[in-house]
Amino acid sequence: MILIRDVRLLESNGNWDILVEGNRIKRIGRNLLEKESIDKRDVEIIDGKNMAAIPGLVNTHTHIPMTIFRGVADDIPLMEWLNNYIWKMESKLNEELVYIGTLLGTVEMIKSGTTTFNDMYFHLDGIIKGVLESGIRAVLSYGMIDLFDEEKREKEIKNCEKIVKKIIKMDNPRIKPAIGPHAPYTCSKELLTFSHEIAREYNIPVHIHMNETLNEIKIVKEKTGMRPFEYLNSIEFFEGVKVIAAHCVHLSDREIDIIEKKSVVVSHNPISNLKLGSGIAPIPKLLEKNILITLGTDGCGSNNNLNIFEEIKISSLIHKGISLDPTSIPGEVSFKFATLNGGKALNLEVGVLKEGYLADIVLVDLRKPYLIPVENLKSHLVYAFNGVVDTVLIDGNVVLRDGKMTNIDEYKIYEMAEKAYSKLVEDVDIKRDN
Ligand SMILES: C[C@H]1O[C@@H](n2cnc3c(O)ncnc32)[C@H](O)[C@@H]1O
Ligand SMILES: [Zn+2]
Repeated sequence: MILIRDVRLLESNGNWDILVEGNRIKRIGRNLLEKESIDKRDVEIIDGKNMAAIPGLVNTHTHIPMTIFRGVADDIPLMEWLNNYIWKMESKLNEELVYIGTLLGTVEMIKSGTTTFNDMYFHLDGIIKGVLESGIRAVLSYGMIDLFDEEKREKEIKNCEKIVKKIIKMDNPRIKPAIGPHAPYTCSKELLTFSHEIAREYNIPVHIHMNETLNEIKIVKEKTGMRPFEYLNSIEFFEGVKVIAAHCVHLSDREIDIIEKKSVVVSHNPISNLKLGSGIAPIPKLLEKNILITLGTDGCGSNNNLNIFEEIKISSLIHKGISLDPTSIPGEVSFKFATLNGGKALNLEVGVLKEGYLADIVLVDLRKPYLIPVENLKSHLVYAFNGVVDTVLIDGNVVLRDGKMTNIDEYKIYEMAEKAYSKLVEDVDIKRDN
């Protein structure tokens, strides 16, 4: 058992105790040591004085191993970025490099308060190994791209089936499977149909890139005569499955109706969309229709970090800026995107501190200049905080304490990642500025 004592909570005044038993929050109350008649020898006590406890954040769209591509190809548009840099480098990846990139990404996420991420990538055995070692929670999908080629499709289908079965068999509470067709402009109709069928069969979510750029919408329209959401709707892609659609930057009113009617979850990735010059998703319009909005960083190749606190802040700010309306997306709303809504999107009991929910808890040290005066803490977490957290529990385990990883040697990971990067750029003929 773990007892966090005298901690501040966002929704209530004063100091509270949180009792964790196994991987769940057992009780939230006052003076729990006495009230629950706990023997001090049975409990690890964490002093929560001058700390705030918040739910672990949820990142609903990322490609975690791309941490080792950080800063490689800045300031170019999506298609050039993918075709001339990223896919070239990805062709040189293997399980070991992906494992190293994953470890680096998990350290970065945990240190900035993210406890769950929804990922789409390749060499999933490397990702699983990194997730198991770091202690983070993940929903993992194998990213399928067939570029309309039958031979490639067969391979992708086999890889996908293998990994779904492996994750289900592992039966680990921290790792769940999802299905990851990359996008309608890179996947054939057959591959999209397969994705829908397997997701339905196993009752797991689909994770897909949608409507990120104007260019890809043009490609889909030329191929199918329809806009991407209309096309997927016409092949019944949304029937009976939960679809998490990353980006959703350029949407027609008809597409917004489909998103609403089919209860598609939107993963808003404002920083990646701004950096690649893709555009700004119409989030206020989607909120009017009660569409579930969550937040993602995308990979470190296009962000260039995994700090969801930055997405919380930016998602509040940009929509005020473009609508000339400071009441658009209040801070409390964007904070919910990354907590409550993330948990709902992934069907996980995370994103709220509540008795019976999974014990994914983040402690923020309040003795920081940018959090004083502490009175308006909810506002600070959105508009003032840099994301550097003190302590993190995931699935009832302390994975970060006093800002330090408890179960892995982070400095060894930094060294391994430097070496992995050097090897990659040596192997790949890419343009480097320095
Ligand atoms: C899984 C594949 O997806 C690629 N990827 C990473 N970021 C993006 C993005 O913003 N749009 C489209 N595709 C993306 C990644 O490099 C893998 O190839
Ligand atoms: Zn992406």
